Amino acid sequence: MDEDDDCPELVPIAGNPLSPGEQIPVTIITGYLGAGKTTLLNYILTEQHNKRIAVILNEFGEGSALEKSLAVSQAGELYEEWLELRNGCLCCSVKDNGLKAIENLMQKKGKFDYILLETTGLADPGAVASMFWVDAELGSDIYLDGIVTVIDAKYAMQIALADLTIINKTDLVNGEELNHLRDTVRVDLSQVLDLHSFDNKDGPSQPHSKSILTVTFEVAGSLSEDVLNVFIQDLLWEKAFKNQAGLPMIVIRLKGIVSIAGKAKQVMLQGVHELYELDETPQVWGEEPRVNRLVFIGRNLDREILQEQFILTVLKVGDRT
Ligand SMILES: Nc1nc2c(ncn2[C@@H]2O[C@H](COP(=O)(O)OP(=O)(O)OP(=O)(O)O)[C@@H](O)[C@H]2O)c(=O)[nH]1
Ligand SMILES: [Zn+2]
Repeated sequence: MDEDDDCPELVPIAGNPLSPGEQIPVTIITGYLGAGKTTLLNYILTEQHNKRIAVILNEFGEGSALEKSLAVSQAGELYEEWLELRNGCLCCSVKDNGLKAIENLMQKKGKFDYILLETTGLADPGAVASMFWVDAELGSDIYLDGIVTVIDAKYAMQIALADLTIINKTDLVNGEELNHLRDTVRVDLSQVLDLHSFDNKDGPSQPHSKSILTVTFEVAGSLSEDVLNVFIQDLLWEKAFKNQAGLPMIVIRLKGIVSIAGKAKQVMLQGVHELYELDETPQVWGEEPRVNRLVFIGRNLDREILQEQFILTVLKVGDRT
């Protein structure tokens, strides 16, 4: 038809371009630290049986290899393929790294029907979404299906740009608090329209990123569960640990794999603000010496001091046995 002359023609890209019907949808899952993004991902992965889903995680901080391995053991063998977007600071650098990861994924695209991209809890979803506009070549193989934002009902901190908002952890708040949050979310969603977030390649600025630090370390040995609880409660509840400037360490997010003395299986530590849980994983410790691996995200964190305190915890078990 003649009207079609006005439309720009699709130019075939090098390699094996997919036909339109083969475009792979991408859903971006956003939400603040510990809101429940990975929980949602795992739910989708276990519920979906007809689609082969690829998952891309963007973990925050330098210790990305460590966080990656934590996420792998958390998810078990659910992930068919593992790709990591390096460098946590999504707002400034995800575009390149994000494209690279997705391009790598595209080389194996026959294996996937769907891509889920979990952004780091500190990421700006506008910056991630904008890469679907700026890279025309990429846009021909995959398309942005939607942005889903998970909100922690107890610690709602960030209402991000979202096509769909999921209020999570409603079990942790009462009806009144939930209604208040619902009203807040409604108001904020009306305010995020027409922000033109995708116009700016760098995305909107990210005020939180600078003051929030990630600390990771590994310590060999096994812990008494009681002493570990004391360490965690001193840290999260009592704010008993201070950095060199004398400021109390504030932990927003805590993840770890720990070895509890006498337990054959690895234990997963998950913390969000002052809430934390210790759960046995299906993973059995092997022959090699047991190592506790921890990730802390928060303010005023000092790696050496935290590690020292943790080692004291480990040694207390050694004293007893
Ligand atoms: N009580 C309660 N806890 C939840 C719920 N959903 C998730 N959690 C817990 O919240 C913690 C964080 O969950 P994740 O899914 O790892 O959160 P995330 O957003 O992926 O975290 P980051 O990637 O570190 O930002 C875990 O301890 C979960 O078990 C919920 O509906 N209720
Ligand atoms: Zn996560």
